[in-house]
Amino acid sequence: MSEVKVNEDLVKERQKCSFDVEELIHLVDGGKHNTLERKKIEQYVLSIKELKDEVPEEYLSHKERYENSVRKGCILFMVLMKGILERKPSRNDGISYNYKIINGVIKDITPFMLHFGMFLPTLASQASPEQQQEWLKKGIQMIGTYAQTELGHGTFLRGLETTATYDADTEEFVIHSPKVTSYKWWPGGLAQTVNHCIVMAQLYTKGKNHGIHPFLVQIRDIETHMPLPGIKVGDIGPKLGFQTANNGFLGFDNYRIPRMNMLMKNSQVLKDGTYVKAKNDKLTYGTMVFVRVTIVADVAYELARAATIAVRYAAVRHQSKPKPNEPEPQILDYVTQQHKLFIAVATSHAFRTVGRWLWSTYTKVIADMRHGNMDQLPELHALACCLKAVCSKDASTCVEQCRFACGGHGYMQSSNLPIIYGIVTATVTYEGEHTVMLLQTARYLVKAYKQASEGKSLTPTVAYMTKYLKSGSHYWQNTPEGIIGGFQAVATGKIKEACESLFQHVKSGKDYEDAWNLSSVRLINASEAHARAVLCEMFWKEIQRISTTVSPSLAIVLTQLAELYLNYWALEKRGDMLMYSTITKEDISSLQRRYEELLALIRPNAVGIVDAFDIRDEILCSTLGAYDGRVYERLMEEAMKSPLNKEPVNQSFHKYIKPLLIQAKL
Ligand SMILES: CCCCCCCC/C=C\CCCCCCCCC/C=C/C(=O)SCCNC(=O)CCNC(=O)[C@H](O)C(C)(C)COP(=O)(O)OP(=O)(O)OC[C@H]1O[C@@H](n2cnc3c(N)ncnc32)[C@H](O)[C@@H]1OP(=O)(O)O
Ligand SMILES: Cc1cc2nc3c(=O)[nH]c(=O)nc-3n(C[C@H](O)[C@H](O)[C@H](O)COP(=O)(O)OP(=O)(O)OC[C@H]3O[C@@H](n4cnc5c(N)ncnc54)[C@H](O)[C@@H]3O)c2cc1C
Repeated sequence: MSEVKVNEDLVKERQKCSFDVEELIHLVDGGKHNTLERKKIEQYVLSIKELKDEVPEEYLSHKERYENSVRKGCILFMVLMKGILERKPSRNDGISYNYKIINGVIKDITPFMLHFGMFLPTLASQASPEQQQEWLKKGIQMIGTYAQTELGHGTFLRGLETTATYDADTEEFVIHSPKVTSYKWWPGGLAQTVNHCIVMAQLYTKGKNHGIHPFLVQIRDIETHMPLPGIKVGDIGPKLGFQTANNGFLGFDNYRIPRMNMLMKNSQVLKDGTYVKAKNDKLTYGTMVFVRVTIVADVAYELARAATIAVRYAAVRHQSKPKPNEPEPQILDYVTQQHKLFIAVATSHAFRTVGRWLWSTYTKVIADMRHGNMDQLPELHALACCLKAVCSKDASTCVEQCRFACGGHGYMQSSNLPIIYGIVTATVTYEGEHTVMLLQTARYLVKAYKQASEGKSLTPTVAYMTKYLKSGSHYWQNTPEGIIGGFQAVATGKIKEACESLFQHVKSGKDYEDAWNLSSVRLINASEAHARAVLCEMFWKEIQRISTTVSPSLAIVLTQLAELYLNYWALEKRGDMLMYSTITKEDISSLQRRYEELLALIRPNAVGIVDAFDIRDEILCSTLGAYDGRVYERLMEEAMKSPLNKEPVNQSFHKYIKPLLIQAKL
């Protein structure tokens, strides 16, 4: 086979890289061992011929596209079952390349995502040991999803309308959807893929409501896959993205399930209908905390895909002639382009790093909870909510920025940036809508503020408040530590103001809920500021720690990325810094200069840094971002796959245009 020629610009970019790309690859993967494991899996899965598409997904109809994604999902399922990949998809470090291989198999979202992402984790965390044993026996016979959201309610879970009424005579629950707004709406895979669901429903026993609880419900026959009597299920139709996720609706007409199908690890219903309450009623919401935690590292990965595409393209693309006697420069040499792209690269590193820290915090708290200690759950919940909210939104903005940075070609489906955007922007809404998540964190911050005001000690992630409430302001220094202090001072100041507004409204006679609503813009700003303080501190600290363990040349690059991230956000939030610290106009000018220096320092390594995300072409799925940089050839090759290019004249000419032309002549 003849070697594919790599674009000359990319060759030059790679030659000038000042650090060992392989070393950064291992760091990104979380160790050399993980890199080797990932590569083995990729090599195996991506060489399965049946997983390659003859026609690009986007030319298929809604139905064909779904069927193709099931076909490929099942091949991958078989591979996993055979144990060829040695272990099941896992999410150690909050991100696992084992399951990210799915991006190389299906461009959009697999209809099996909810099976692995929420159905199995809910069974693992909320079914009793006996139930787990029983259901594990059924194993692969059960393909499931997580059916919580309804047409009428997604955010307000206490408002869900599906009922599960216990009938002690038959020892069954009767699951019912009383009206159209009670229909489940959104669950991935629900429409045509799954035969089971975790259904969140209002539990009634002995005539009393006990709030929402999880139930394992079979909705289709295992053999025929026909919907079972009493079940109405279907597809909700096309969306902005997630076209192959098979999101569905589901209604129940007095549908009966055995008593033991209520997930009984936390609360139980005894045979006679007696309700046994859980130690903590928020345990029912546990799977959501788990997914929110994993979203931080997940969006880091999607952002790495987008940044790889856009940076490589920017190295290949030449445009404009600022100097008449010189060739058109690479667009990557425009500082505005670097400004658009390097923050995307740095953000991916920040979210991966903080995502790993959040994951280890999560696993520690869960381990404590297994021993009956729930003390840290509120702090974990508050942290997961604001980080999920800010990381999903920032990642969406960065992906969109990467698309803008690719000009017109970024708008092509074949660039894959529109699909990646569809995947990332969904995370802003699902698993807890952005504003709603910020408001959850705000509840925690208000409590923390009250505690601090009473001189009580605070939990670690909000402890900074004590210092800044005492000092009133932050003495600015143009150093990473100074910037982090600035973010903490901003967060403290905003929390204080939001609380004062809230308390003032209450004092003036408003209900707490109305006072909350009136102060809610300040509350979400406070919550966002808190998340930024956590992100900056944790990213910087971790990069400093890592820098002592890697080669000096890599330490320099990592430090530059982390410093760029801090400077970028300090400049973005300069107004806040002016309000809550002693920063001066001169300090801001100096920050700006340092930011521009950092862009210039990162520039020679830009391609090397995205190469170190080590995302194979089959996983990038992009005409613009492939390793060899054959951008124009690939754009043309992909365009030629358009079914419209298969014939010189389309039949619509004879049917419609020609008669129109004839009419026009008359
Ligand atoms: C084919 C082979 C392929 C192989 C490869 C595999 C491929 C795939 C594998 C893996 C993929 C992995 C990817 C997984 C991704 C999953 C995709 C998910 C798609 C989307 C799913 C969904 O969206 S599911 C639905 C999510 N829904 C929500 O998030 C709803 C949001 N609403 C809420 O959470 C709550 O209602 C809300 C928090 C808003 C309020 O609740 P409420 O009951 O009203 O409580 P409230 O009175 O306000 O608060 C009381 C008290 O409790 C605290 N609290 C609230 N929630 C929690 C919690 N979760 N934990 C702890 N505490 C909580 C709250 O703060 C209050 O505290 P106090 O202030 O009173 O102290
Ligand atoms: C791609 C995708 C996949 C999904 N997959 C699943 C799934 O597999 N399973 C599942 O069960 N669900 C799923 N969902 C549903 C998802 O979890 C909900 O859409 C999400 O939780 C938001 O709820 P909502 O749609 O009711 O929005 P709403 O709550 O109606 O939000 C609408 C607006 O109202 C605002 N708002 C609502 N309440 C408040 C408040 N208290 N204070 C201030 N503002 C408020 C919000 O900020 C938002 O701007 C999915 C959704 C999407 C988009």
